[in-house]
Amino acid sequence: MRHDSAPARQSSARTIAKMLGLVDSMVGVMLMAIATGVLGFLCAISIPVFAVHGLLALSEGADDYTVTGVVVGLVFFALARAVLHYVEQLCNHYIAFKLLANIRDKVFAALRRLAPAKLAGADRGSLVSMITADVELLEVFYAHTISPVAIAVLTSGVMLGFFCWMDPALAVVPAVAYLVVGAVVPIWVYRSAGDAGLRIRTMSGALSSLVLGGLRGLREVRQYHAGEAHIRRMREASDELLGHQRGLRERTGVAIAATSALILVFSVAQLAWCVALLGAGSIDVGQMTVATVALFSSFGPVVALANLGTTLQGTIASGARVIGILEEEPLVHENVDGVEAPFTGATVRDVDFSYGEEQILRQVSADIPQGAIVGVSGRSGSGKSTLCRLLMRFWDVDAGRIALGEADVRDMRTSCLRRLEAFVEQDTHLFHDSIRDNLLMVRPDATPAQLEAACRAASVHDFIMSLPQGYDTMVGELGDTLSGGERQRLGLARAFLHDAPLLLLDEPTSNLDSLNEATILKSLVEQRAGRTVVLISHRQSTMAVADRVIGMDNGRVS
Ligand SMILES: Nc1ncnc2c1ncn2[C@@H]1O[C@H](COP(=O)(O)OP(=O)(O)OP(=O)(O)O)[C@@H](O)[C@H]1O
Repeated sequence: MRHDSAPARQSSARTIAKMLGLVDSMVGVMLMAIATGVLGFLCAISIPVFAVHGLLALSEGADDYTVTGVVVGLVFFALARAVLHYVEQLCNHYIAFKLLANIRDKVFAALRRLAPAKLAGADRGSLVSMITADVELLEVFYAHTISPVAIAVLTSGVMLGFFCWMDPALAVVPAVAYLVVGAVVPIWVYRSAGDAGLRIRTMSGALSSLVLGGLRGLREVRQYHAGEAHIRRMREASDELLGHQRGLRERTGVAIAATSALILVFSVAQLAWCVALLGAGSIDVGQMTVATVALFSSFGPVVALANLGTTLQGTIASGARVIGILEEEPLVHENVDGVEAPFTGATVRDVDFSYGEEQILRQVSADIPQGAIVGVSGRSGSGKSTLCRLLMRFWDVDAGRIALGEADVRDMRTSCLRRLEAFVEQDTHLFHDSIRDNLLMVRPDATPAQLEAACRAASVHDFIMSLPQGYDTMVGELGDTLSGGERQRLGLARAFLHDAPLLLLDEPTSNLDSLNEATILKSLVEQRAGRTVVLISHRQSTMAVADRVIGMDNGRVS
């Protein structure tokens, strides 16, 4: 799955539109954030403007102004500013974190939908980076982008109205100033940053992959003295990432400096323009002072936008990756309203199948009668595991038909299919949890007696009881505190506990000694009354329990 290419496919505008679409149910809170933000900024601007205006009025001896009145007014604006700013931040962060939780939920649902066909061969590090860092970065968009843009536009609009109300000529410099600081600078920074944000997101995904790969392959790295080379690759990747991050930060620095300089230039320009208007007799000293102070103190909302130019790059890149995965079409669509049927045997008829271009199965047919143990043998790569994956409907066949009883697996409800089949693959994944929970995940309501029976059948009960905490022993994070044979037996115990009528076992005894192999084969034979088994194995001793053996050769049944 190539989710890294998603950003390239999606335009920034489309990504922003899609990200906005995720706000849907929180429009009310967002409007609240915008309203309190605008009022808060207007209160902040009012403090110096009212102070100057009040002082001028007091110095001129205006009747309707008193020192107490001016002070009370200033305190009111200050308190209102504090409360409004608090409410605005509260609303923005409520939206952001609520949305992040929803988005994470959607991403996990998308991954469940895509697995396993679309995730086979996916870059795990990139996925981890997307689930964690990319989703996290969307907080910037939801908490610090949407409402600040609306607040800046509305506040600047109100201020321009205020300048026009005093005298239309006083609004000329502010109009240009707001446009330059709030739009021209951020767009310039955004454009000049190019695809740096996207590259940083992609590189951080690649670095995560490298670290994860190193952790997973720690043994190989140590064994072949590849540590130095691996560290060098990590350092190179990390230096490259740092270089791009530094570049982006430098641009942010330039943007901040340019913004501060422009604010001073426009304030001085407003003062000079006001002096000219004063000289021409079109405004008085009071208007001149208030107009200059009002412009100087009203840049807050647009300054918030000036910094967006650099952060927005990374945010949109992250948004594109997240939306890319949410929109990725699964290879196999879950069937939620298909037929439910009891298991009465399986048939494979004239099946063709390829992973992408490479054809793996050609005209494969096989019968798996109820209650039989059907062996599948053949050279490595001949398509034995693929046949099991098709029986599970992890992928759909290109041609032909696979049926359980009379029902085509494509027409069956996926939940029913999962209930009827259990698949033990060559590598058993154990979660960072206790052995008990690792087993009960397939049947949470199993009784202790059922759990023990499954473990005995898989010849792993005695081993578990020999551990200091028995079934409550925690499995190491990568599962490598257990031997290959122990993991394999735990995988079998899981499948036995699942108690599906069709058991697909891919090399179930490859890591076992003959004693454990014998116990497991005995269990399979003992349970055959209620169970049908497809047994892939290279071992003659394992194949001996099969009622019939299907030979596979180069994608065909031989
Ligand atoms: N997800 C995949 N994407 C692309 N090719 C795949 C995928 N899974 C398997 N293959 C390829 O399909 C072919 C058949 O693989 P399969 O695992 O079915 O063989 P097998 O007979 O079970 O082999 P073994 O005995 O070594 O387990 C192999 O060439 C393998 O490289």
